Amino acid sequence: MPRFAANLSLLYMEHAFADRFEAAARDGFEAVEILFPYEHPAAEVAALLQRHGLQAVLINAPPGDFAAGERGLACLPGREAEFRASVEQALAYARAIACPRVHIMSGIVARESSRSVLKPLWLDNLRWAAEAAARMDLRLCIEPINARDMPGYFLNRQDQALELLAALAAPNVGLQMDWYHCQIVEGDVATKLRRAIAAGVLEHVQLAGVPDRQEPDEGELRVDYLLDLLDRLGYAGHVGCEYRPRAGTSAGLAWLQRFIDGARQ
Ligand SMILES: O=C(O)[C@@H](O)C(=O)CO
Ligand SMILES: [Mg+2]
Repeated sequence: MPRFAANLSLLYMEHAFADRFEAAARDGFEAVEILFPYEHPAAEVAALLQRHGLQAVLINAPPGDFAAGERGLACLPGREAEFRASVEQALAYARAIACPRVHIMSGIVARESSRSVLKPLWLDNLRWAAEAAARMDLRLCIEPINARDMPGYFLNRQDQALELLAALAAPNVGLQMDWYHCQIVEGDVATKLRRAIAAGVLEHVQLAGVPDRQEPDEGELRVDYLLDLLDRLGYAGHVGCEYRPRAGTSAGLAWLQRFIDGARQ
């Protein structure tokens, strides 16, 4: 069975930030993701990870002005210097907490912007980021995100991501495939998963129930089928549990327990 990571920015929100690590470890997680950890000093997070025997497997680079609605800088014209600074901050943080990969968000784009203008900018920025990450032995990923949750986001579809990754051709940049977004935008998730693996770009997986982004034990997505398929396709990475629990994180983990128990047998 795949290895699971608790997303500490959505799970365990009933606990203070520092207490989420212990709660995740108590529930059997060995890995975590944190969306934007920057308000917490990296040394503190590294100590929490070590104390609770957890590995950080994913953080996001700072997204720009989050409160003002920004969700990444990679395709925002005129923001190249800020983009580079955000990547440098993320890489240093990832290094400090021994996290191997960083999600680089593309950004919300103006309705009138043309993809033919934004794509070269995105490629230039990602090329720079990939080289900076490679120098630190780190990896990057990009994630198609649905426009219901994030209107105007530059990258929505799996095929767009595969095309961008092929154009970029950077061996340390891959796809963060979030089944929740994939199902909302386009469906046919298993085929998209097979394509990503065949293209050699699957870097990280995330899941949630659809349509409500809650536990994946109800709704329109069969995660048990998809998790089994991941195994059959030889995926060795992590699956991030990135959902908003219906009523208490631990109380809602019955769906996961059988996978964790199965992996221990
Ligand atoms: O799916 C998501 O929302 C996250 O993985 C993310 O990085 C953007 O918020
Ligand atoms: Mg996600």
